[in-house]
Formats: sequence, C-alpha cells, structure tokens
Amino acid sequence: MHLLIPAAGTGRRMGSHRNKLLLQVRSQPIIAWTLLAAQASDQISWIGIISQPHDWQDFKEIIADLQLTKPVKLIKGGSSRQESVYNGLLSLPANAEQVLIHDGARCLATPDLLNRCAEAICHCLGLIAAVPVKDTIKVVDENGIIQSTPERSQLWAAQTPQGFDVKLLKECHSQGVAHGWEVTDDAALFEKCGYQVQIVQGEETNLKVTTPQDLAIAEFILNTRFDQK
Ligand SMILES: Nc1ccn([C@@H]2O[C@H](COP(=O)(O)OP(=O)(O)OP(=O)(O)O)[C@@H](O)[C@H]2O)c(=O)n1
Ligand SMILES: C[C@](O)(CO)[C@H](O)COP(=O)(O)O
Repeated sequence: MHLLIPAAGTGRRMGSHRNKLLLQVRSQPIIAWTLLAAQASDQISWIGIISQPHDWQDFKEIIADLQLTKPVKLIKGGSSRQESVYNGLLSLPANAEQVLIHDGARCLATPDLLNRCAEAICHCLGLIAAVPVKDTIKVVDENGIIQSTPERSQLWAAQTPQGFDVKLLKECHSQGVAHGWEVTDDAALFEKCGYQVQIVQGEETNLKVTTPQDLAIAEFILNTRFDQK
C-alpha cells in the first residue's frame, strides 16, 4: 500500500516559527512518530512525504536517523493541504491503484490503524478513519447564535488515514480545482463527486497535533503507551 503523508503545513495554530512536525514529542520530532508507525505497518510498502523544499534537509536527516527500510519520496507541498495532497497524488508511482493519506500531524496513529485502513480500501473505493462524536455539536451563525443541533448519533469526527482509489481521487481533485472547491479533507471531494465513503473505526488517541495543548496531550499518550511496555 502506498502512503502519502501531508507534512507541508506552517503550524499557524501551534504558534511555531517552523513546521510544527519538526517539534519534539517524547524526544522525537512529530513526523518521526508518524514515520515509525508507517515503518511498523506491514501493509505500507511506500511512503511519500509531502513537504516544503525548505524543510527537506531536516526531513532527510530524520529519515536517515530512523533507518527506514521502505522507499521514501519527498514531494513538493502546496499552499493548502488540498493542494499538497493533489501534488502527492500526481507524484505517486504509476502502479499505485489505492492510496492512504495520513496527516503527518496525526503522529499517534498506530500501525494497526494503518493496517486496518489498508485492508479495508481493498473492499471499497473510499474510506476514512473516524470516531463517534462525544460532545453535542451545534451549528452556529456568525453572531454566535445556535442555528441547529444535529442528531449526535449520526455525527462522526473524521480522522486520517483516508483511503481511496487513486484514479477516482485524482479525478475528484481535478474537479475540485475546476469548481474552486475548498475542502479540509479528501473525503469531502469524493462526496461532492457522488462517491461513497466508508467509515473505518478510528482511534480515540489519534489526535491531530494542532495547538500547544495538543503537544502536552501527545506527550502523555506516548509516555503512557511506551512506559507500559
Ligand atoms: N499546505 C499544507 C497545509 C497542511 N498540510 C498538512 O496537513 C496536515 C493537517 O494540517 P494542519 O494540522 O492544519 O497543519 P498546519 O496547516 O501546519 O496547521 P495550521 O492550520 O495551524 O497552520 C498536517 O500534517 C500538515 O503538515 C500540508 O501538507 N500542506
Ligand atoms: C484531514 C483532517 O485531519 C480530518 O479531520 C482535518 O480535516 C485536517 O484539517 P487541517 O485544518 O488541515 O488540520
């Protein structure tokens, strides 16, 4: 299975002056934890890291330190996650028929989750890891007034990995460019094009490290995970 890792962000919400994936959690860069999970997944055979050229030297050093045994390609990122993923799709090896897309910022995903998504994409055209929402969600207008309360039992929080048929997802990204669609995950493009997306049970600990508070939570989860071993 081919894996694309969007890792070309700027970490605005983290307040970092550099790519937040270079920040350390439990003495390793965030991106290193994501790569270690990909290395440990017996389903992942190829890794594409979508990143900005100014980070390539740092990423090359991290990759060398991890001594990964799987092929790793650095792919130029874009100005949005959506554009970065499209660049990644266009840079896949010609033999890639399915792909998993997994945020570099989701460094706590386990090899088991990667494996389950890789196995599930062989039986559908599109999927996402997701977990049921625990909070009651409100739709709120620009004045801060609640407009509606969706039925919680139908609400899931999308995570990554997200998996897709490569040919179809390329078409959906092309449609997205043509129509000016701006989406925050790739499943939304699939949905807009009328394709079904299957839910795969995600992990409560599959946090997207976005804010400084998330760094502390990620450190706690990793310490709990590894100190127990
Ligand atoms: N132009 C971009 C923007 C984001 N990402 C990646 O998409 C994932 C999810 O994005 P997010 O958590 O929002 O990262 P940032 O965009 O860096 O964060 P912020 O929005 O706070 O700037 C991250 O692994 C990030 O590196 C990317 O590859 N290319
Ligand atoms: C793809 C994603 O992780 C699913 O929850 C999320 O949409 C990424 O959002 P971001 O603003 O690019 O971090």
